[in-house]
Amino acid sequence: MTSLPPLSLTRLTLTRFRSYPALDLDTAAPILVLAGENGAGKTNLLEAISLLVPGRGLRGARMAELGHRGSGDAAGGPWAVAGRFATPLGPLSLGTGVEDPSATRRSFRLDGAAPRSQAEIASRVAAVWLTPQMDRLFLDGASARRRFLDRLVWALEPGHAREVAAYDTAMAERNRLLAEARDGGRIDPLWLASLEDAMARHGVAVAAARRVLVARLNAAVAGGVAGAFPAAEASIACTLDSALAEGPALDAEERFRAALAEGRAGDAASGGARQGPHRADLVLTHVAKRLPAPLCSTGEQKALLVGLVLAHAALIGAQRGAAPILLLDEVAAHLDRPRREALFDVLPRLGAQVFLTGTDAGVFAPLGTEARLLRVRPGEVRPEAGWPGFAAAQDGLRGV
Ligand SMILES: Nc1ncnc2c1ncn2[C@@H]1O[C@H](COP(=O)(O)OP(=O)(O)OP(=O)(O)O)[C@@H](O)[C@H]1O
Repeated sequence: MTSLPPLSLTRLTLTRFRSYPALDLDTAAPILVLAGENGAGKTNLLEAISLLVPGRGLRGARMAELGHRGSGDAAGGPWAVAGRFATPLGPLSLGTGVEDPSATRRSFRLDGAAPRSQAEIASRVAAVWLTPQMDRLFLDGASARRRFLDRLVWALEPGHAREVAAYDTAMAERNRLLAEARDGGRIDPLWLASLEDAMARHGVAVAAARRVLVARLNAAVAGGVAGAFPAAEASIACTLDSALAEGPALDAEERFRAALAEGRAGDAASGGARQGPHRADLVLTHVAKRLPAPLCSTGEQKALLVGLVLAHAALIGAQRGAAPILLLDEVAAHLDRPRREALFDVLPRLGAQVFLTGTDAGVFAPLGTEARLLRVRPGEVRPEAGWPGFAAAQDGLRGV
C-alpha cells in the first residue's frame, strides 16, 4: 500500500450530522472509495469533510439543514464534525459544528482551541471537490462560471474574495446612483467619480488575478499535470479579463476609469455597468476537437472539468507544499472506460488523499490495492475487504 499523502484525514467523527446519528471512521488511506446505493449517505460524508475547511461546504447548505433529523423530527438540532489530520507540520485535530441549530455560522476548534481566524485553518488544511452539480457549469449562465473561477483564484490568493466584494459593492452603488440620475435625481459627481475609481482599482485587480490563474492552469494542464488523462487537452481562457488587465496595472485602471466615465449615460439606460470583470466568462476549449465545452458531449465536458480540478489541485499542492484533499463525488458517472482508467491511473500519482464515491464499487476495482473500499449504508460505514469484480477487471485490463 502506498504511504499516506502529506496532508491526509486520518479519522472522521460525525455527531448528529445529516443521515448519521453518530459515526467514527478510520480514513487513514491514500485513496478511499465510498460505495453504496442511492441515498446511502456517501455525499453526506464528503460534505462533512468539506466543512472541515472554511467556506460553505460542497453543497453550500444552510446550517439548519445539516443537523440529523430522525423520523418525525421537523427540524435538525445541533451537529458536529471532527477530523484528525496528518499534516506536514504534524498531527492536527479540527472540529466544526453548531450548538444552536438556528445559527447562521458554524464555529471551529483547532487542536481544542478557538482558531484566531479562518485563515489559520485554511493555512493548515485544504480540500478541493468536484460534484455532479458542477456538471452543469458549461450549460448554465456565465455568473456561475465566474463564481467558480473566483473560487479557484481564492483558494490560491485569499485576498481575491475581498477584491471581488469591493468591486461588487462599488458597482452596485454606482448603478444605484446612475439610476437615480436617470430618473431626474441630483447626485454627487465626486461620489460617482470615487466609485468609478474604486471599480477601476478593484476591477483590474480581480481581472489580473484571474488572468494569472488562467495562465498557471494552462501551464499545469500543458505540463501534463493530469497525466495521460484526456482533459489535459483543455485550454482555458477568461474573456474580457485579458484586455482589462493588459499592461501595467495603473494604465489598465486609467483605461477602465475613463471607459466608465464615458459610458455613464449608456450604463444608466441599460440598468448597470456594461463592461468590467463582472461580465467575464470562463471558457474551456477541447483542443483536439477545437470545440468549446458547451458543444462537447456530457462525458467530454466532465473530462474537461476533472482535468481543470486536477490542475487546480496541483497548483494548490505546489504552492502549499502538500496537495489538497480531493473529494470526487460520482466522478466516474459520465466517463467511459478509457477515461476512467486514465483517471484511476493519475489519482495515485497526485500526492493527494482522494475520496471517491459511486454506486457500483466494481467500477473502481482497477484502482486495486491503492484504494480502500468502504461500504456505505444508511447511518453506517464499514470497510470491505476486496473488490467486487476485481479479478474480472484485472483480466479486462490484461486484455487491452
Ligand atoms: N439533516 C438530515 N437528516 C437526516 N437525513 C438527511 C439529512 N439531510 C439529508 N439526509 C438524507 O441523507 C441521505 C443520503 O444522502 P446522500 O446525498 O449522502 O446520498 P448518496 O449516498 O450520495 O446518494 P446518491 O447516490 O443518490 O447521490 C438521503 O436519503 C437524505 O434524505
